[in-house]
Amino acid sequence: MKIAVLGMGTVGTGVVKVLNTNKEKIESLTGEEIKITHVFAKNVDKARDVDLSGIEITDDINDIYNADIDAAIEVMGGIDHTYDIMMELLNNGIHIVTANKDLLAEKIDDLTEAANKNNVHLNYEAAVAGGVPIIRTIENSLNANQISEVMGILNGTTNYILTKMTVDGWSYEDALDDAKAKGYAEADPTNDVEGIDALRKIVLLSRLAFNRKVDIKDVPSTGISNVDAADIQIAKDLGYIMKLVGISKYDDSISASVEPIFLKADHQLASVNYEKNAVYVNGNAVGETMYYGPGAGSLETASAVVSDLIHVLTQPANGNFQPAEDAVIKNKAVEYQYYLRFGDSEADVKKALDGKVDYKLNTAHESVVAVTAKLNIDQLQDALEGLDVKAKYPVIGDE
Ligand SMILES: NC(=O)C1=CN([C@@H]2O[C@H](COP(=O)(O)OP(=O)(O)OC[C@H]3O[C@@H](n4cnc5c(N)ncnc54)[C@H](OP(=O)(O)O)[C@@H]3O)[C@@H](O)[C@H]2O)C=CC1
Ligand SMILES: N[C@@H](CC=O)C(=O)O
Repeated sequence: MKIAVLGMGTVGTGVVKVLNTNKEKIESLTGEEIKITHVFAKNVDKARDVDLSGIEITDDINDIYNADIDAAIEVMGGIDHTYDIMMELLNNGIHIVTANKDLLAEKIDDLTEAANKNNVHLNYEAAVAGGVPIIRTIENSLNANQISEVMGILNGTTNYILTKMTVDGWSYEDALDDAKAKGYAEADPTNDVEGIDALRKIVLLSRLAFNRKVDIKDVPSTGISNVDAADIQIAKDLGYIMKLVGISKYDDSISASVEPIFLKADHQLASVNYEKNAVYVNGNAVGETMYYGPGAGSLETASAVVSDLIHVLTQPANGNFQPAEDAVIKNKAVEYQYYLRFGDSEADVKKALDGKVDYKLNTAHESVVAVTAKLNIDQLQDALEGLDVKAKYPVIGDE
């Protein structure tokens, strides 16, 4: 099989390394040689971390369109321009393997329609949780279940930052710089730290798990850029660990969100550290299941990309998953306990909350802190009226 690799950065170089290192194993599975004939990149003269001799490196996409290839691996990122490229390739009967959750979260239904029309694969295992095999697990291995919940730590960069701050006492800025240097963060890490990357992943997981087309604009997300180190420390003192968590539940409608959450320290997700990701899936036959592994990184992500390529060679392209119905997203009724940190005095907090909500007060820290009983968002807003709330996070795993 002849392939083009679009993008030769962290993931692209990992793909070349995996294909070279595991060549014999891969050929024994596929029964044929996988040959990279073309690489598409921005800067054709850039020194790369891998040997690309014998491969045509081009910055002209027409060279890819005119190439005699069977499949393209898209690991360049980007949305609009990359969408046009993928559509052109799919419509030319080229299989696509992609790690591009930014594009998929917006356009997966259009791309799938084009792939199915042209009877080619559109595979994207690497787009959610990097090296963790979760896409085909939900799509195939759990397809006998009605899935009621998907929940996970879905971004390696933010989990790396929060772990460095919680466990190693690093500053936010130092931890982010380190995540960038290690290749976990996106070229522009804004989407990582603002929760957008995790949002895109929970959208893709919800679509698969609940068999619904999910509009990303319907799912709220909050990142970690405004997290105060004081709350991470108080969380530890109270027996919680702060994690950026994507949650999606199905019960007639879908409730879904991404936000920093205080997890009880013995919660399964609380011990998922550094760049590792984990996804919890609850199905009505299998019950609770959990998938853990590297959420980012060169070889780690390439593991999923190359697996998708092997899938192209060993499985028929007989229809990529396409949900029939649109999702209805409703978050109003969701109830959580809440951690609250106030700028007010103990007396003022008590005056406002007493009689309205059940809560436990903690005055051992510089600020007054409370953990409430379960509340929905309207009840919470009502209880907090007039108070100076410095921090507010859902709490999971307390009951
Ligand atoms: N890094 C990770 O751990 C993970 C990344 N992903 C996804 O994989 C994709 C690639 O990520 P990553 O490898 O980290 O990104 P990098 O920034 O390391 O690499 C991007 C590559 O794409 C090329 N490229 C970018 N824009 C263009 C363009 N307009 N035209 C031609 N070439 C272009 C760049 O060329 P040049 O080198 O010449 O500048 C570079 O080689 C992204 O979609 C990302 O979200 C998914 C899971 C994990
Ligand atoms: N920037 C992403 C890379 C993988 O999707 C992350 O940090 O998880």
